[in-house]
Formats: sequence, C-alpha cells, structure tokens
Amino acid sequence: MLIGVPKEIKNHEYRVGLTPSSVREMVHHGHEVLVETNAGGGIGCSNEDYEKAGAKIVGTAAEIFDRAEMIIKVKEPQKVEYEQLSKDQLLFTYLHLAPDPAQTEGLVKSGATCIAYETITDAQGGLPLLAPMSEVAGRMSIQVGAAALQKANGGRGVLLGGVPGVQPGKVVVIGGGVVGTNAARMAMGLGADVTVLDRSLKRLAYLDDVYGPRLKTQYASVDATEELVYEADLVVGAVLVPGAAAPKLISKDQLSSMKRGSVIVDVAIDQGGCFETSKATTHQDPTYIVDDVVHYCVANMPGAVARTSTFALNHATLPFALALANKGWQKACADDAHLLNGLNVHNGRVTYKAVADDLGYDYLDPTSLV
Ligand SMILES: NC(=O)C1=CN([C@@H]2O[C@H](COP(=O)(O)OP(=O)(O)OC[C@H]3O[C@@H](n4cnc5c(N)ncnc54)[C@H](O)[C@@H]3O)[C@@H](O)[C@H]2O)C=CC1
Ligand SMILES: CC(=O)C(=O)O
Ligand SMILES: [Mg+2]
Repeated sequence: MLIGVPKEIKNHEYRVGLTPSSVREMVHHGHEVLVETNAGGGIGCSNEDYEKAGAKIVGTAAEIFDRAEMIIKVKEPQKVEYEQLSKDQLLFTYLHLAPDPAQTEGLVKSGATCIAYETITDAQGGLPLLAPMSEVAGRMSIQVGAAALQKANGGRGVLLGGVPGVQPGKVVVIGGGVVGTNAARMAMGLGADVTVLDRSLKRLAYLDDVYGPRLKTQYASVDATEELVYEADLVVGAVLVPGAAAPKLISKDQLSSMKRGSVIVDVAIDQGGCFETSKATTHQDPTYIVDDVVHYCVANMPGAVARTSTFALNHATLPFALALANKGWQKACADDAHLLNGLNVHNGRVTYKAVADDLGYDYLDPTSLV
C-alpha cells in the first residue's frame, strides 16, 4: 500500500504520524511510505532519518493527499486537509468528531474512509490508542495547572505541595480513567491533597486499591462534585463517554462559586469539555479567565511534549496501521471488531453511533460494511 505522512499543521503541533522506526516496519512489510519534508523536525527526526528507514521525502502535503492510499496523521484533519481527501482514501488519525460538526461534514463530503484512533477498543474495555496520549495529558495537567496557580498567571498563589506549616493545595480530578489516574499520580507526587471523582465504582475501587489512603476517592454525584469543586485550588476535567460529546458537569452559575484564582484544566476539551465555560485554546494562548477562574483548555496537550508523545503513540498505533496496510481496511476491520469500532465515517456515511446521535446524522452500522 502507498502510505502518506503529512506534517501536522495544528497550532504548535509537532507530533508526527509515523516515527522512522514505524516507517521501517511498514517498508519491511512491503509498503511504500511518503513523508512530507521536515515532518519529524519537531521530534528531532530528520529527513535523512526517514530516508534511512526507507521513506521517500516529498515536498508538499498536497502530493501526499493526491497520491497516498492511506494517510496517517496525529491530529484531526484541519479544513485545508479534509478538503484534499477523496473517496477511496483511508484516513487513520484522531478525529474527535462529536464536538466538531464542520470537520464531520467535511469528512462525510470527502467520501473517504476515516478510522479514529480514539474509538478503537480493546478486550478489557479500554481505548488503547487514546491511552498513551491520555497518560501524557494527565501527567501534564498537573504541571500546567501548577503553573497557572501562580499569581503572575492569574492564579491564587498556591503551591500544590504546600510547605511545613502551610497546607498543600487541593486538587480535584473529575473522571478517574487514564487521564485522571495519571493526573492524580502526579499531584500526589507533588504532595497535594488529591480527590478523584468517578461514576464507576469499579474504577474507584481500583484506585483505592492501588493508591491506598494517600488518594481520596468520591462517587461523582452532582452534590459531591459541586462541593469538592467549590473547595478546590485545581480541578482537572477528565471524563469521557467514548466518542460522545463530554457531559457538562459544572455550569457557568456554579463556576461563580469557585475560589477566586482557582484553576480548571479541562483535558476533556477535545470532546467539547466538561465545564460549561470551556472553549478550546491553543499552546500559543492556552489560558483565559472567567469569573476569576483560570481555564486551561488546550485540545492537543501532548503536542507540547511531541517527542515523548510521538514514540508513545506509535507503539499503540503501529499494529493497527500495519493490519490496515497489510489487509486493506475492510478485511482488517472484519478480522478485528476492536478496529472496526474505530470506523467513524465511510463513503459519505457516519458509522459511529454517538457521533451520529450528537450531530444529527443517520447512523450506518459498520458491521454492514465488512
Ligand atoms: N486535551 C488533550 O490534549 C487530550 C485529551 N484527552 C481526553 O481526555 C478525556 C479522558 O480520557 P481518558 O482518561 O483516556 O478516558 P477514560 O475512558 O480512561 O476515563 C474516563 C472516565 O470518566 C468517567 N466518567 C464518565 N462520565 C462521568 C461523569 N459524569 N462523572 C464522573 N466520571 C465520569 C468514566 O467512568 C471513566 O473512568 C477524553 O475526552 C480524551 O479524549 C486525552 C488525551 C489528550
Ligand atoms: C487525544 C488527543 O486529542 C491528542 O493527543 O491530541
Ligand atoms: Mg485532542
């Protein structure tokens, strides 16, 4: 198969769809790989590194969109990218369609087959291609939150770890999945007072088991969520209903009862965010303030640590990318129901139920396609 890897164009996005090592695996399996010039510059991988791995370097993204049978990216395609997609092309990347009607319409119009990393499942009920970036974003959420708590950044001037004789900061994590667990771990590491809320008792039991009394867990009732958020210095939004728009858990009204200078890091912003006042920001201008509460809502947090993130992401995506290249998407999805769960759009139809429901499209059951 002819595979294409364009350079990412989202604001401060330096990750790349394939590392040189992944290119080598593709070439080893008999595939041809086109990589846009300097696509790996931001992770310290040169054109020469890619050529050594067997890739052909091309000068423009247009050539890749024109020629490649499968396009492998990291971020959801931007307008100029989805406008270049065509029928019979396969797109393999993060999509996050539910909160993004314009992109969804663009992909539907393109006729392309679009498989989203974030809805591919595993036998344990996890999301194995979302997990590595959730680990990164969860860990980052505490470092960006700690910085935002500094006075010069609009925060209330609280050091998360406290010092002898002064209480630590209060960190509340809503959603105890992969992002939430990694956030809690980092916050505990800094010495903060940490509580994780979740609606899954199984998840809370797991966290209690692993971290013991060092971590407080709380069932995420409306009451408990409100009470803890009002007391918090830093709140991390980390909920997910796979593929669907994030539930809004804190309203604008409730926000006004939070402490002045407290901080929200809404990691769930790529699914629309779980605070009513959240809107996506960029690494260039990551925060804004509403009612004296600092909001950090960057939808591609792992792009900031692109080298770590790209290698972690490729470890998870490569087996699926290889299956798609080796067998073609139809056979690969027929052989693997978990990969089929990644199919979001095909030939002008929406094939993921939560996306169809959230955006008002007719749903086409993907099992009818394989
Ligand atoms: N902004 C960014 O750069 C990044 C964002 N993300 C996003 O972070 C979010 C979380 O991802 P993961 O941790 O991997 O998901 P996950 O599926 O591992 O965890 C989500 C947790 O939320 C819980 N939950 C669902 N509804 C809830 C509710 N109403 N109240 C309390 N808990 C609730 C679930 O029980 C689950 O434990 C996703 O939207 C994901 O796309 C992930 C990576 C990077
Ligand atoms: C998951 C996601 O949105 C990201 O890594 O940017
Ligand atoms: Mg994102």
